[in-house]
This record gives sequence, C-alpha cells and structure tokens, in this order.
Amino acid sequence: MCGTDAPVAGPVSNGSHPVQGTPSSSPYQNVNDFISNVNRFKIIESTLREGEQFANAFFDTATKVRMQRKSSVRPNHLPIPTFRLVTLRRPRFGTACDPSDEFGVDYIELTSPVSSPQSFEDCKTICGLGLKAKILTHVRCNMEDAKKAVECGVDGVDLVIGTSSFLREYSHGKSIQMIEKIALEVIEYVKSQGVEVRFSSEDSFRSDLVDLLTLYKAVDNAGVNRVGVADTVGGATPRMVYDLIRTLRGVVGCDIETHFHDDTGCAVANAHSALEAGATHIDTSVLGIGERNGITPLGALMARMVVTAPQYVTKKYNLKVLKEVEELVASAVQVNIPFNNPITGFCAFTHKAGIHAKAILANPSTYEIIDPALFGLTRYISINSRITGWNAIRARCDQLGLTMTDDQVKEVTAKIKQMADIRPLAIDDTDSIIHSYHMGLQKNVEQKA
Ligand SMILES: CC(=O)SCCNC(=O)CCNC(=O)[C@H](O)C(C)(C)COP(=O)(O)OP(=O)(O)OC[C@H]1O[C@@H](n2cnc3c(N)ncnc32)[C@H](O)[C@@H]1OP(=O)(O)O
Ligand SMILES: O=C(O)CCC(=O)C(=O)O
Ligand SMILES: [Zn+2]
Repeated sequence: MCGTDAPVAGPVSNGSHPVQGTPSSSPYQNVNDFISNVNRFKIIESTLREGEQFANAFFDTATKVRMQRKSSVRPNHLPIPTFRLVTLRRPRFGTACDPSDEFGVDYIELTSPVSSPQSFEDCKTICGLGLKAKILTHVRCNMEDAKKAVECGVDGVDLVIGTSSFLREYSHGKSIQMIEKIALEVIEYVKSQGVEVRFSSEDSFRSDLVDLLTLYKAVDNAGVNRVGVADTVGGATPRMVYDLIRTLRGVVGCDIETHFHDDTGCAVANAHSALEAGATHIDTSVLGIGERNGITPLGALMARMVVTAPQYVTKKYNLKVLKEVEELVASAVQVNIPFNNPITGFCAFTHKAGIHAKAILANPSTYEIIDPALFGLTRYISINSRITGWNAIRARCDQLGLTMTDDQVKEVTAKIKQMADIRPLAIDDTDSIIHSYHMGLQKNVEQKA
C-alpha cells in the first residue's frame, strides 16, 4: 500500500473489536451453550495434505520444510491510494521453527506416504523436525497404508474411506459391512503401535445416516481418538452440518473432526456451525487451498472465530503470524492473496465512503468487526474519490500539519471531488490539491497583511 508512513492524529487501536457493542435487547450476542465448542476448538492444518491436492501445488522437500520453518517472502498485494491512520506494526516472529507451528495449530496433516517415495521421505523428515504441533498423515483405510504411515514416525494416522453410495460403487467398491470390518482391524493395529488414530467417512453428507452412525459407533467403541465428518463435495449447509454433528455428538464419546469443502461457499460457516453443534476439530489449509476450490481457509476461520471467541483465539493462536504464513503459501503455489481475503486481502481494512470514514475516525468499532492490530495490521482511509467526505479530508489535513477552518476543508473537498469525477486519483494527486489550496489561502493572508 502506498500512503504516508508518518504517524497521524487519529484513533489509536481500541484493542479488540470483537466486543460486539451493547444493544439493550439482542438474542445474537451470546449463542454459546453447553454443547458448543466455539471456545475450545482445535485446528488440524492440512496445507501439506489437502493443500497438495490444489491444482498449482508442488511442494518439494525444501518448500515443505520452509513452510514448516519461518522464512521471509515477498509481499504480493497491489497498492491502492490510501492513507494510514495508525502506525504500521510489522509482524514479529520468535524462534519457533514452523509458521503453522508458531501460529499455534494443534496438528499438521501430511500427504499419504504411500503416494510416492518422496512423500514417504518428506513425512519422515517432518516428523523429525521437533515441531510443537502433532504430525498426522492421511491414508486410505487399509493395513498397508496404515503400516507405511506408522513407519514414518507420525503422532497420528488419519484413516479415510468413502461411505456414500457414489464412492462405495465408483471408488473402492466396498460395502458398509466390509468397511467396518477393515476399519476395526486397521484401528486395532494403529492403536497397538501407540499412535493416535482417526476414522473418517469421506462424503459423509451424502451417506446413509444409519450407515454412518453405525460405523462411527463401532469405531468409537474400538477406541479411536476422533471420528471425522467430511463434506467432500462442498454441498452441505450450516443447518445440515449442525443437525448431523449434533446427532453424532449424542452417539460417540470421542472427539469429532470436521472437513468442509468450499464448492458452494459455505466452508467457514459450516465449520462454525460444526463447532456450535459439538465438533472439536476443524480441518483448514492456508488460503483454503485444496482439491477443486479447496476447504475452510485458516485465515478466514480465524476471522470468524476471533469475533465469536476473542479470548480463546487471541490467547491460543499467534495471529500476527498469519500474514507471513499466507504469503509463504501464496508464493509457493504461485497465486496472489485474493483482494477480498478476510484479514489479509489488500482492502480488508480500507474504508472509503465518506460516511464510513467519518465514523471510523471517531471510533473504529463503528465499521470494523475485527481490529487489524490483532493481526499486526493497520487500517487505511481512502481519500481520493468522488465519495470522499470532508471529515476524511480534515483528518488528512491534520496529518499533513495544514491548518484550515471547516469551511476551507469543505471547499477543498469539493475540488477533490471535481477532479475525482474526471479521473481516478492517487494519494499524491489529492495531497497536491490540498497543498495548492492551502498555499492559496496563505498567499491571500500575506496579501491582506
Ligand atoms: C477426498 C479426499 O481428498 S481423500 C484423499 C485423497 N488423497 C489421495 O488420493 C492421496 C494421493 N493419492 C495417491 O497418491 C494415489 O491415489 C494412491 C497412492 C493413494 C493410490 O494410487 P493407485 O494405486 O495408482 O490407485 P488410483 O489412485 O488409481 O486409485 C485409487 C485406489 O485406491 C482405492 N481406494 C480409494 N479409496 C480408498 C479407501 N478409502 N480405502 C481403501 N482403498 C481405497 C481405489 O479403489 C483404487 O484402488 P484400485 O487400484 O484397486 O483401483
Ligand atoms: O479425511 C477426511 O476427513 C477428509 C478427506 C477429504 O479430503 C475429503 O473428504 O474431502
Ligand atoms: Zn478434502
């Protein structure tokens, strides 16, 4: 972003916007209940598994390790003409070796070691990095894959098998009874190796409910650490998710992991709904990369959850690392961070319309649900358009140290609008109009003196 780097008179961060205001009567301020886990969820970060299924992804060993270790990356957002209202605070990093790890995710999930010899080697390498997060790998629910997974030294094995009729018929060809038999054998083996085990039913939302619950009950009795529910084709709605997870919560005693694809744009909402219904773990990937258009993005989930559960999220996760982690992954898979990405999109904290700018200048909570400072970021005000108001120009004049009456600021605002009606303006254009108007005022004063 361009704009002045000088600190300006303006609102300082008010700490945490997730304070939601205090309407005298609103049923929406606290939707917590005894079953909800919005205040205690865990993240399974799957950029190195689901993310490797993204069309552009090629993570060589060095890239994988770099994604585990902190590294500097080039920023790749585009500049827009704005000015900064608070001093930019650069993200700071400690000495932990993994951005995801440093971010505070609980688990990192890796591609199946059966996929290729290099995948096997990489899995072993990452298991040896000594990360704070537990390392999982994701394999088909069969004994050969599970043995290979355990051989790598992972902390946990995520078993998966499709349970919908589509996948039973066209993917692996197994009946529900066969799935249950194999699952129980594989689970027993993984547990016997002292390794965590999760059993997941791929395409859960298009599977028969009785089949699903029967399977989950059986694997729960067999002692899995988690069962997994996956919206593999991204067709579920928050209500469908709530119903299924709420039902499942009453059937199994183990943790419940959930995995949402974003084909219909519901991945974040579905994750939130799952937590409200009693799910314990959410699968994410950085920028949401994954098969087709991907899954619940880590950053977007953080945006959602920092509003829902500010204390838990700010204490548990190192939010200031998010931008670097996203830039690292964007660079590795050669995409730009989308302009409207929650938190880190280049205009995520840019305010433009005059009505908004005035209120933001008075109190940032007026038009922001999230304080950018929580993520080590800052807000910007755009002052270069036909929809700019005089209050924003007043703030800019103050920032530039130019003294003017309100009427004079209104007059120069009209000039800026005149010019902005003709062509797009940069901040330098706006500043020039302000400066030349101010010089004119000074000349008048001198002539009169
Ligand atoms: C929804 C998801 O994202 S699930 C996770 C997807 N992840 C992956 O696919 C990991 C990357 N995959 C790979 O590297 C390869 O597909 C491998 C190594 C797993 C298998 O490769 P191949 O042996 O060449 O088989 P291919 O990929 O063509 O077909 C998949 C095979 O797995 C079988 N299969 C599919 N799902 C399962 C399952 N959950 N459990 C057991 N077997 C399964 C299929 O029946 C098929 O078997 P077949 O060889 O008898 O036809
Ligand atoms: O293992 C799981 O729970 C999810 C697998 C997967 O990627 C999917 O079903 O989309
Ligand atoms: Zn998936």
